[in-house]
Amino acid sequence: MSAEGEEELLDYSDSEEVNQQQQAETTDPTAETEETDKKGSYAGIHTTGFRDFLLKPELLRAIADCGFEHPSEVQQSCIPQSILGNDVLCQAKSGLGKTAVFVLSTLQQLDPTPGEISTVVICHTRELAYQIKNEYTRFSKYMPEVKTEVFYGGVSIQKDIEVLKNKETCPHIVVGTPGRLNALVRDNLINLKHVKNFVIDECDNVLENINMRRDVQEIFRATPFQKQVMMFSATLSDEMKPICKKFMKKPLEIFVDDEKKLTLHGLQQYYIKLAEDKKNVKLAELLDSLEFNQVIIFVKSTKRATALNQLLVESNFPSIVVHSGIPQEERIQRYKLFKEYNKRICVSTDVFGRGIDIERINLAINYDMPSEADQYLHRVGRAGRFGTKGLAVSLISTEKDQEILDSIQSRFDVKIQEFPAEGVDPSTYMNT
Ligand SMILES: Nc1ncnc2c1ncn2[C@@H]1O[C@H](COP(=O)(O)OP(=O)(O)OP(=O)(O)O)[C@@H](O)[C@H]1O
Repeated sequence: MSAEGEEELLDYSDSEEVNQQQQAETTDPTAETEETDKKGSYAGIHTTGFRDFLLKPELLRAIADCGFEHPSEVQQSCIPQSILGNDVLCQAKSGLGKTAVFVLSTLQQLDPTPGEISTVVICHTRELAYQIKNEYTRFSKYMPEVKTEVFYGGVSIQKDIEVLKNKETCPHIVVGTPGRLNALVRDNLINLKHVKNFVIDECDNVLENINMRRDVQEIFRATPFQKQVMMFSATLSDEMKPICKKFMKKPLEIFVDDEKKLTLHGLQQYYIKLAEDKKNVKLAELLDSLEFNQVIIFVKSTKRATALNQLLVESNFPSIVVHSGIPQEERIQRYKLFKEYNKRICVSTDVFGRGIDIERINLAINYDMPSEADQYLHRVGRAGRFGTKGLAVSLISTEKDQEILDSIQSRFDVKIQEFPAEGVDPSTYMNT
């Protein structure tokens, strides 16, 4: 592992703070049938069924309860290897089921022993950690002895300590953000000596940030040498791949070799050029004229998020706001409120820019453009989950915005059209 001393230290408290300022996925050669899933167009030409992975019956039942009919391409490519305990470094399009790869394969391998943590999953934001914990709960529904806990900063550590020190409550699976997990490691409050699987979701983001990487390294060092390491992201630059691989032994490598294949085809993408001071009027117009189930509106700072949300609420839009300045418990409450469809509009910084999976979001608006092309891909991937349809609209007001827009179009081979004066036919982006 590399020494970190000489690298520049960034200010870190989870993710947004930082972000502010397939070898094509291979299909299983043994596949037999040609199918399409009712949810979207993700499926490869040839697909196998979950049964072919020889998963535990408890898992197969939970998968059926979740309504998963066929494994997506990334699931077909990774699950057969990951359930055997092999290391995996996987890049696959947004929203096509990377989470289930590691959740299912770690649960498949789990032989729960009271008081022993077997799996550690690290991700970059607290809400994503919370979401992943819920995925474990969903898939371990028929494995009542399995315990999963989530640990993240911004809330009292005392509760975590109580849970961990009691053999009866100590989880087998730990999901968390790097800062809090490392705090527990540093003070010997968590025993990771029995860990068999070590997972990093959104790995490029986690390892790019020097403080998060340092935390991850400390956590990693507290685990046994012999273990499975798996890492996932929709974006994985050539610079990040070797950094990820330093944690791994001969991983199965699934990369989208051609960035152009990262574009979500069910997602229509448009831009609107306008002056900064016209953004509010335009946004209100879009929210009034476009049909949507739920919309996520991205802005570049917490201050702008608060101000924009206030404006929307004053104009009677059912809006909430999420950013790092909000107390953590409230942040999770708002995540739940939005996920459970109690609010239809969410104004967010990049804290919800990656990984967050809310099925009904079919409109993503970049009120402020992100500062880099990769982040655009993650943000707009919040709409059009799992091959469903969606719409993304970006407001372009500066030269820098235009540069980002140009780089997105050339790198990902996507034509982002000017938003049509007559609007967009809802039937082309609303899922029926
Ligand atoms: N085989 C499947 N059949 C049906 N739905 C699925 C299947 N696999 C995953 N899903 C659903 O697809 C959605 C997206 O999955 P997930 O959040 O794991 O995507 P992801 O690849 O991690 O995306 P991102 O890169 O944006 O984080 C989730 O709601 C998940 O429940």
